Amino acid sequence: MKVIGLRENYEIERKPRFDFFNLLNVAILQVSRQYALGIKMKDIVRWGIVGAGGIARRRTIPAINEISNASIQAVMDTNTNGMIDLMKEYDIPDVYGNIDDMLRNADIDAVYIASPVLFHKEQAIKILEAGKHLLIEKPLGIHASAAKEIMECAKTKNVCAGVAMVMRFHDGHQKIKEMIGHKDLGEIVSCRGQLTCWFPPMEGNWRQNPAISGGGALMDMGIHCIDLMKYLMDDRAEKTVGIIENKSFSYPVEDSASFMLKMKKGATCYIDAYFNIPDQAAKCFLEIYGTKGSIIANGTIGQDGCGDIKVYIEQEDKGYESSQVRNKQAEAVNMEFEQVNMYAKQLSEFSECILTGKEPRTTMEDAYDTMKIIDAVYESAKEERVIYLYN
Ligand SMILES: NC(=O)C1=CN([C@@H]2O[C@H](COP(=O)(O)OP(=O)(O)OC[C@H]3O[C@@H](n4cnc5c(N)ncnc54)[C@H](OP(=O)(O)O)[C@@H]3O)[C@@H](O)[C@H]2O)C=CC1
Ligand SMILES: O=C1CO[C@H](CO)[C@@H](O)[C@@H]1O
Repeated sequence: MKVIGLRENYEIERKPRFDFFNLLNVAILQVSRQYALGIKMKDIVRWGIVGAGGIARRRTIPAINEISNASIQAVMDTNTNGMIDLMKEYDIPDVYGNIDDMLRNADIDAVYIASPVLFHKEQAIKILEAGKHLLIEKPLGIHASAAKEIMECAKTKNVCAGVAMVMRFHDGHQKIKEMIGHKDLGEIVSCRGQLTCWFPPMEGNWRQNPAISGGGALMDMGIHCIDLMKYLMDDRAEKTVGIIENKSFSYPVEDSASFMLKMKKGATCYIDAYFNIPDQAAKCFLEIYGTKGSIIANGTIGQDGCGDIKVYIEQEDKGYESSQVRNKQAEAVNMEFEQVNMYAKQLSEFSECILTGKEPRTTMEDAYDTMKIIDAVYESAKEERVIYLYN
């Protein structure tokens, strides 16, 4: 185990970087793990993790551990709590308290950033400059301008660079996207999406500090809905109008964000992102309405790959019905989908992109475009007007 540059000392034997037996141990461990999986060394992407906190520990590190084309070479975090247990639990060879040290490790092929948003730009650029592949958590940058700098830097490097927009990996969302693409719902006219949680004031929490998070419910949660709608409809927003407020909590980021997006292909999207709805009361609905039918998904926008999806397709064109009787609605068909580990699918696919040269599912350009929408929603709310995105 290599433990380099941590703030505190742990009861762990510190070994020099080039300790032969240590290296041999690590190599034997790696090779035996890869053989156990029936995979050749070159088919494995060796990941470094920056920011081994909430999402990395809960989802991404366990996800990498369960996929066959990736392994974890190192973690880097400025917070050392529980780091040694993490290394032991997941058999992680190296741990760092400083990104520069980590990037000197030639055994790392790719880095996943899951640090607070303010640090994304500087860390991403360092990783790209070091010639490592990069997968970065949402939001790409604290503002669109920071996201643009990361995107521009990535363009100049011969590496695979993409953004972790995990809702794209929900199997049900994938099936909805296919139905929309096949025009099963006709032309999409309206789409609603909601992602909420209960997030009361917490002393020192970075999400509640705009200088570190860049914003509240919109930056943190609304971003998933924006990205998902763009992805499902293969579309982009041309204008937006929004309301950003603190309805319940007085911290300096918004607890409530409601906004509309007018999409280029014609659909209007309505999005709610709230920090003040109790988790048990949250439904996180996704509703898509087209000229031939609709899809109502309950609880699919979340971290678990679950929920239920109902599809309503109008079987025949009945013409205009002045009575507007709605008791003979199209029958609901439950959409069958697999409850997959979206984080594992995301990491596995991204590792595959690195190994094969395929384009990642969410490109830097796409994530930058989403950041421009977010900036525009904030601007719209502040100036109380519609903001046009491309003129
Ligand atoms: N796709 C998804 O489902 C989710 C994505 N995310 C995204 O992941 C990122 C991290 O969020 P989350 O895991 O919840 O945050 P956490 O605060 O839980 O974890 C972040 C970790 O990074 C550490 N850290 C702080 N500063 C730095 C630094 N400069 N360099 C390296 N590590 C640092 C923190 O230490 P300390 O505790 O001392 O601050 C903490 O251990 C965000 O971009 C967030 O939007 C988050 C949740 C879900
Ligand atoms: O991306 C995210 C998904 O959901 C979480 C809450 O449930 C957020 O806080 C997070 O940043």
